[in-house]
Amino acid sequence: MTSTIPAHKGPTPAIEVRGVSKHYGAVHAVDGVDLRVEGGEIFGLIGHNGAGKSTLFKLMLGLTPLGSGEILIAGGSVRGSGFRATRRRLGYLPENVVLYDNLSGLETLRFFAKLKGADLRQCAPTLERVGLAHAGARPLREYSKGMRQRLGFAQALLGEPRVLFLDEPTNGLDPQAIRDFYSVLQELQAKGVTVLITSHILAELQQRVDRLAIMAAGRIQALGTVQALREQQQAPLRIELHLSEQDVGAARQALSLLGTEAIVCRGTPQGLSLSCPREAKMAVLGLAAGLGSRLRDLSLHESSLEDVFFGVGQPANEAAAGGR
Ligand SMILES: Nc1ncnc2c1ncn2[C@@H]1O[C@H](COP(=O)(O)OP(=O)(O)OP(=O)(O)O)[C@@H](O)[C@H]1O
Repeated sequence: MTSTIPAHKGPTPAIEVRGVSKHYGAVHAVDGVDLRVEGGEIFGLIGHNGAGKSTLFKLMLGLTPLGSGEILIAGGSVRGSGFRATRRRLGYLPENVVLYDNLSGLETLRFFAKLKGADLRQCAPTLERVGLAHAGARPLREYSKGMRQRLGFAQALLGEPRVLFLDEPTNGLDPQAIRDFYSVLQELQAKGVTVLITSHILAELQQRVDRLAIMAAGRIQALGTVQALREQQQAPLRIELHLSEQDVGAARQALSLLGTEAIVCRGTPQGLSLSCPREAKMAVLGLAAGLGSRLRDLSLHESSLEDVFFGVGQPANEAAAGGR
């Protein structure tokens, strides 16, 4: 079967979401979302519990009927009659994948392959790809949480999907398994596969997504690369100055002469830690250069995705995100 989904960035995006809403009674699970994901992107979707991430995934997969708006996958509507064929080339790992304890790992993959119309010969290599070749004959009741999660990922890989939807795929995975998981994603990306991924582990996504969207209360609150989001948020930089104890006072004084109250300065065992607005960066670096050999070392740190996430202004809880 030939893919209907383009492998690389082109005029037709892998996914296009136009003005989509889905309400459950008073709960606006998804509320006027517009989004475009290009072919071959690894795209992160983050947000608090109940923000609407899983609902948006299900709408994109055609598993939940749209309330309003339109979603196109490879240019074809999820409402269209041709979407059944497109869905065969989509992979989905739900947040809670349902598995049958009495089946073995290999039997489970065969079951999913049949459902999807995928080649059964893919099952054994796919098990190997997720590091479960050794456990293929064991019943799932003997699988650990991480093994079940790997198996869930394996079923999403069946049928050589061109777009993968992974809802909290690294839940329960150990650090090595998380690394292995992302290296599989990179291999897929190199082949032009588009990946959408949700996770609450923001440090993990930070280095691994091309772009991401922050959702809250069913809406996209911010969208872009991690660096673009930092800039949009005007997230401060952290600058560490390593100084001897007797030079800390002089450095503090020099900093106060910059006349930027927004620079927050804190003593550390190594010297000083500054929280510095982006626009003051060059002035601080100039000042640091002026300290000459008194400055033993300097390091500059961008704010984390977690800082950016909290900067976007999240509702305190699901209740805040729900009915309006
Ligand atoms: N079938 C449903 N019926 C009623 N309400 C629903 C249904 N599915 C989702 N919701 C509600 O829609 C909102 C968004 O839920 P969703 O599962 O999309 O959030 P999420 O961002 O994936 O959350 P989490 O991070 O906890 O997985 C929540 O308020 C949820 O209770």
